[in-house]
Amino acid sequence: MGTFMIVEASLLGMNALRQPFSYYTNRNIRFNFKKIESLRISCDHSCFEVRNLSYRPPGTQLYLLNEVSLSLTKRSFGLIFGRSGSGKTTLLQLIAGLNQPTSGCTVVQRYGDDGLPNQLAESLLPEKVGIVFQFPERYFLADTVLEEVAFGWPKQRGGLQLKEHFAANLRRALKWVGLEGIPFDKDPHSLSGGYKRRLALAIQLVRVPELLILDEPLAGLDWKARADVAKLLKHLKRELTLLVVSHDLKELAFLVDQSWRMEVGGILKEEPIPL
Ligand SMILES: Nc1ncnc2c1ncn2[C@@H]1O[C@H](COP(=O)(O)OP(=O)(O)OP(=O)(O)O)[C@@H](O)[C@H]1O
Repeated sequence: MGTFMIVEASLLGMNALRQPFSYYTNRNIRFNFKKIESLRISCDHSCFEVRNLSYRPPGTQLYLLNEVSLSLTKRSFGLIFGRSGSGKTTLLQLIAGLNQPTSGCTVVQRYGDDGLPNQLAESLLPEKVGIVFQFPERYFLADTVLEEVAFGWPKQRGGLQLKEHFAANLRRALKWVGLEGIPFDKDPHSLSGGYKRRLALAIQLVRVPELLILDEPLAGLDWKARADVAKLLKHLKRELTLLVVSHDLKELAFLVDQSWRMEVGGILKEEPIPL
């Protein structure tokens, strides 16, 4: 109840509608879904499927991704590893809808118990995907934890119902990342490295994404914070599907259900983690 009241007061009191970069990109850039062929990330009997994704930056002749496909079961943890510059981040951005593929697509496909598709695939909408960039704390803009988490929520539109919905999601997101005890008026920049990462996760979790994408979630953290964040990801895996790019293979190995190597030239191959 206390959380809800603080959120309410804050939302009603905010004049400016300040949004993070990811909010605008998520809203304004949409996949151009075309023919569906073979990448899938599953949920119960539903699957997220990305199929034969290729990407050539506009105005260039170079393909950064070549016919990339992968499949990940719901509430599991997928890890993509590979050399720097091979195209991992480019792939994550396409799946999150922050860029448009040159060809291929990402969809949700439902399957029956017999393993066969039981209806037509649906486009995976960008609003169903959360993405936490590398070093997300560098993009914190607000003066308080609450304002940082509230970025991206339509404060000028919607009535009490929307605000109640937001407050409930906020409570759940903060609980999921272990930040429920933190003062909402705390400056996000004053948090420890590990807690900043937790906050970055909470910002995405408020929207309750079906798929959460993380780019190098342990990068730049000390050993304790790395262990804490890895443990947190294990907890989150019970709630949603995680697709992670990382070089920290040993520290994340205990979480990984499926893994892929991205080879130079943007070619993705399913492969066990090389430990
Ligand atoms: N718009 C663009 N135009 C041309 N080349 C680009 C563009 N965007 C990215 N690249 C290049 O594409 C390649 C893949 O970049 P990307 O960031 O996806 O690699 P990565 O595997 O995530 O690397 P790292 O592990 O270092 O983060 C790089 O060589 C990068 O310089």
